[in-house]
Amino acid sequence: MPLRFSPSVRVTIGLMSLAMTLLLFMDLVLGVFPSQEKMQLQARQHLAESMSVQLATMLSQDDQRNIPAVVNELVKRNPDLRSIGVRMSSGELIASSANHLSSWTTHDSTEVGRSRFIVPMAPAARIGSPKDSRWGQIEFAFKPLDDSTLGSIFNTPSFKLIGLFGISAGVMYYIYLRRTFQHLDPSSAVPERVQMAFDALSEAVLVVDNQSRIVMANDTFVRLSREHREVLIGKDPSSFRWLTQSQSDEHDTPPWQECMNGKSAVHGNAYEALHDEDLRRLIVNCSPVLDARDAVRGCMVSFSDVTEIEEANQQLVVLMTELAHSKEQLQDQNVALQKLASSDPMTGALNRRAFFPLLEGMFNNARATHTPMSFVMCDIDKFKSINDVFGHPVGDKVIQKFSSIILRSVRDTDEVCRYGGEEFCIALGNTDVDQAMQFAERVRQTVETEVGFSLQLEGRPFITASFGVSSISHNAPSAAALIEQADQALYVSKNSGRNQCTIFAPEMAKQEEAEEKSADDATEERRAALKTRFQQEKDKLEKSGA
Ligand SMILES: Nc1nc2c(ncn2[C@@H]2O[C@H](COP(=O)(O)OP(=O)(O)OP(=O)(O)O)[C@@H](O)[C@H]2O)c(=O)[nH]1
Repeated sequence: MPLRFSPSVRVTIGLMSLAMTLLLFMDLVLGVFPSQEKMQLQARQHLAESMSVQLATMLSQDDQRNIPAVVNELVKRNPDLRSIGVRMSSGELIASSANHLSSWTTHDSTEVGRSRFIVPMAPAARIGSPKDSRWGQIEFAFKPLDDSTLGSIFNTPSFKLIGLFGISAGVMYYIYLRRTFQHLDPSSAVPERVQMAFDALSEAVLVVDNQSRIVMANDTFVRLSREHREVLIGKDPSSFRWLTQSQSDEHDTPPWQECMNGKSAVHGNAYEALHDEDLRRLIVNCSPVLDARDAVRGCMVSFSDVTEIEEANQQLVVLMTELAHSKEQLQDQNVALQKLASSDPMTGALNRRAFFPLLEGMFNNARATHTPMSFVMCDIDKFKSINDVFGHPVGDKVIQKFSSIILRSVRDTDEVCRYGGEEFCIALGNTDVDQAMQFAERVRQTVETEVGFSLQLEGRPFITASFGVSSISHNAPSAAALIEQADQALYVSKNSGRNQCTIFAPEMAKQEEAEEKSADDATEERRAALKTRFQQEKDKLEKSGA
């Protein structure tokens, strides 16, 4: 995990570096700090001169015997000093420390005044003598000065001084900045209680300033971002690579900017937060933060995680689709069931129970709307003999063929019913009596030409049907009366030789009544005759008995 510093530490390091750079620059240009080398050279110079005075004094006092001992003692006591040699002007080395010859042999003129010092000698007694004004010289060999290792640099007083200054300044900067940043740090501008309240929210919440920089991020947003809170503060939410607008809902302007531009809330923008494989779907809502003068100070942005809800919605859509599909299947099955319950399984025509309510509805509607309506009753001629000659299975086929001819001849608005064994009836909506007659005649002809032929039997049987037609124009008071009228017309067709169509006429009703009456009268006559005969027989028996 990368090391993160607080803003106070970061600014402190910056200021410290700046101050130390400034000091180094001043030292370089103005020489503020004393040079250690210079001081060291001055010290060597003084040492060489004071020793020279001491040795010259000894020479002038002809105390030459003690000089080697003094020289060795001086070298021993000064660790910086390597050797001392006392050389006469003739070049003769009259006294020296133990190692002087080896350390003085190479003559490097650049080292004179640095690691080599030569102090001329002139005994006090002879000072001022022009001929022999110089006895010789005292040679001092010091350790080399050019010790420029890193350790020696760190060891210089100027470096130590700058370092000390830098550290103490840094400590002071840090203490000062921490106090100052408590007021200037945008994140600490949000009162602690407010921050705590935001942290308690399950929604991710940001507060941005009017430059779209984050000044507050609650705990949920910090978790969502997978960043440190300090890293988030001061950034524009649009700069986060992990936070993007949903492709389905892309806008040029981020919603918080749009909210601040319009000074009004912006709701429902779709965003996505993607970390590795983890994709969260978010809905962004923004509310502007206005000051007392109605100027925009910032914006409060909330991110609602709707990932689970969307997944549940998708599952719901799938379930709803399946449910709708099941409903459709159920409806189809219901229709099929209803059809089974309302139709005759052998022919597909309606059964009586389903047909009568429909007929009543059509009848009432026609009467109410003053539109025509007709009814046809039809029956296969001599059907009993078909059964007798060809057998019942062939009879069934004849019924099926007869019904299929009727069903394919009607319109969707018409209703066909298997009224009895080989008897069918048809309710024709919006059809007057002439049109109904044309319809019946058309079906009759088709039956005549197709049914017998369809049986594919030898000696092609001639199969026909008879038709009776009624219409509400004949003032039937009810649907049942309409059926009765068609039945009377059918009766006429049957009695008139079959294979024909007959329209109901009011006389048919009278004729039937008359027939019924004559039938009743005949019965009454027979009953009276029988009664008379019975009485006669009875009288006969009484007489013979008497
Ligand atoms: N094969 C078969 N026969 C049936 C069916 N339903 C009724 N029948 C027979 O149809 C015959 C009807 O005959 P009837 O109504 O007496 O009269 P018909 O022979 O058609 O003569 P008309 O109607 O006077 O021309 C009866 O013999 C019934 O047994 C059925 O579903 N299949």
